[in-house]
This record gives sequence, C-alpha cells and structure tokens, in this order.
Amino acid sequence: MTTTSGSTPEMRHHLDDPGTDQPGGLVGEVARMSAEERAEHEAEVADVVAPDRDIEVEVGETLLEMRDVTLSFGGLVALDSVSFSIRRGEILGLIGPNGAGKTTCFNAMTGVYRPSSGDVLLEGRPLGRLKKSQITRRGIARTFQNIRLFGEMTALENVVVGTDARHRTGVLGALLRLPRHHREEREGVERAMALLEFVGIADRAADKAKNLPYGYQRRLEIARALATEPKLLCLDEPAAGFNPAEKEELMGLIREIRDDGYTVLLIDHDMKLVMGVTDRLVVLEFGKKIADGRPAEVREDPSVIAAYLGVPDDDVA
Ligand SMILES: Nc1ncnc2c1ncn2[C@@H]1O[C@H](COP(=O)(O)OP(=O)(O)OP(=O)(O)O)[C@@H](O)[C@H]1O
Repeated sequence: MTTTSGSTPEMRHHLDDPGTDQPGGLVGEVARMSAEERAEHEAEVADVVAPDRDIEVEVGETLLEMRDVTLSFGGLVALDSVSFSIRRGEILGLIGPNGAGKTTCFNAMTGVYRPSSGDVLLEGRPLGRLKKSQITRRGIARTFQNIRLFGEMTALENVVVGTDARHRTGVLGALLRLPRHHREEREGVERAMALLEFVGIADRAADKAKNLPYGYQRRLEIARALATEPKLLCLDEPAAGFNPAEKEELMGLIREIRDDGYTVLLIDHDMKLVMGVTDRLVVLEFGKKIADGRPAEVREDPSVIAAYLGVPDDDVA
C-alpha cells in the first residue's frame, strides 16, 4: 500500500507548521476554498487516508470469523461458544447488556486474551498464538473504552506511532539511517497529517494529546488506529460521553470510514446510535450470542427485547 501518492501541497505546507489555526494554516486555507477546490482537496486527502479504496473489494465476503469461541476467567465464562462473522465492507454492531462479553470479544480478536477453546480467523487464517503487535500487522486495529493515548506526545506524533506498524525497516534500519527509513518516516508524517484532517482535528496537530478536548482525543484514537491501515477497525464505545450532536457527527465519520473501504466493528450502549449506523448486529447476553441480523430484524427479536427489558423504548428506538 503506498500512502503518499496523494499528498497535497496543502498537507506539505501544514507539515512545516503543524497545528497552526491562523490564516495561512491548512484550516484557514480549506475554509477559503471554493466548493470545487474543497471537493478536490477532500478527494486528495481521501487518497492518502485510504489509498486502496478504489480497488474492488469483495464486499460481503467473510473477513473475520469467531468460530465457537469460549473464554473463561477462572469459573466465569465470559464468552460461551460464540460464533459470528464480520463481512468485508460492513459496519457490524456488537451489542448487549453490561457484562455480556463485548469487550472480551475485542480482547480475543486483538490478542489481549486467548480463547480457552475455539478460533478467531482473519481472512481464513487462525490468529492462534500471535502477539498483539503481530495481530495489528495482520490487520486488526482497535480503540479503547477508556482512551489510551500518549499524553505527552503531540496529536501528530500519536498518529505517526500508528504508522510505524506498517514500516518495513526495523530498529537496525533506523540506527543505520537507511534511506528507506527516512522515506518511511516522511511518508508516516504525511499520512498521519492526512488522517488528522480526515477525522477533523488537524488544527490541533501540534498540541499534546493530554491537552486536547475530550472529543478530539476520541477522534485522535480513531486516527491512530487507522494509521495502521487495518483491514478491521474495532471501535469500543467511541461515542461514550458525547452529546447527541457529537454522536451524530461521529456516526458520520464512521460511515465515511466504511465508505472509504474499511470494515468496522462497533460496540456502543446507545441503541439509537448503533441502530442508525450499523449494517448488521450481533447481540450477546451472559457470554452467549442471542441474535445476529439486520438492525430492523434484531430490534423485533423477542430474546433481544427480553435482554433489554427495562431499557426505555426511547433508547431502543
Ligand atoms: N480480566 C478479567 N478477569 C475476570 N473477569 C473478567 C475480566 N474481563 C472481563 N471479565 C468479566 O467477563 C464478563 C464480560 O465482561 P466484558 O467486559 O466483556 O463485558 P461487556 O459486554 O464489554 O460489558 P460493558 O458493557 O460493561 O463494558 C463480565 O462478567 C466481566 O466481569
């Protein structure tokens, strides 16, 4: 995957002076563009963010499969023979009451925990005993329920760290200052900048992550995950703590990510939001899968209604 072919003069300018929000900075330049110029600029950014998006992907083929996965913590069975597939190009929602096993599913897919039995397969190959970093390289990236950023690093640096997962030169290449290392470093910064723009926080690229507003931090986590060029992006409650307008904006971003060719797995408690953005839903309760289907079907499913008994109708609507 090449990542720099679409880098634009605007991006390069911004790299020289990241974070500037003043007239002359990228944000100001974009604001002054005509509608036509802006559309062209956005297409150029999209080229950098998702360079492969025009390559025809077999939307609908299985990307990840949870095959009969059981995961126990001592006597507690957090996942009980759970099987479902995530199809390429879809937004799949994973829902269920508190403690149902949603985060444990993410942890099983990303190598935090190993299933006690069963398999997680990515593109038909079991993840087996791969380490977290190896799974990231195979193509699964995630964000966390509790934001985990490098607080003392800038927003841009946080995303550049994500691009490192794709670098082919290792520590030795860096020590020897190989030309390829320099090129990868430069490409990483350009791609990181494009991703910050894509998620809407390029104006704060030079700020330390810990100083960013909460909503920016959530978007920064998504940019960092995208930097690894994942085949599957797992978002664990990305809208937690957002007001309705912020949630709506975030859903727009998640749709854009999918439209750019990524596959998204989404956990969220807000039923309205999940129903509104997902193509399909898997419902867990007490570690077992109780439903799997289109949002409109799942919301009518008696076992799902029973699992959510007590949730006001408004929240399920
Ligand atoms: N590391 C752990 N050690 C012991 N028990 C755990 C561990 N992680 C999760 N559990 C238990 O496994 C069950 C499933 O937890 P999990 O966090 O996956 O649920 P969840 O559906 O993500 O819940 P929530 O919506 O509250 O985040 C819960 O009973 C939880 O207490």
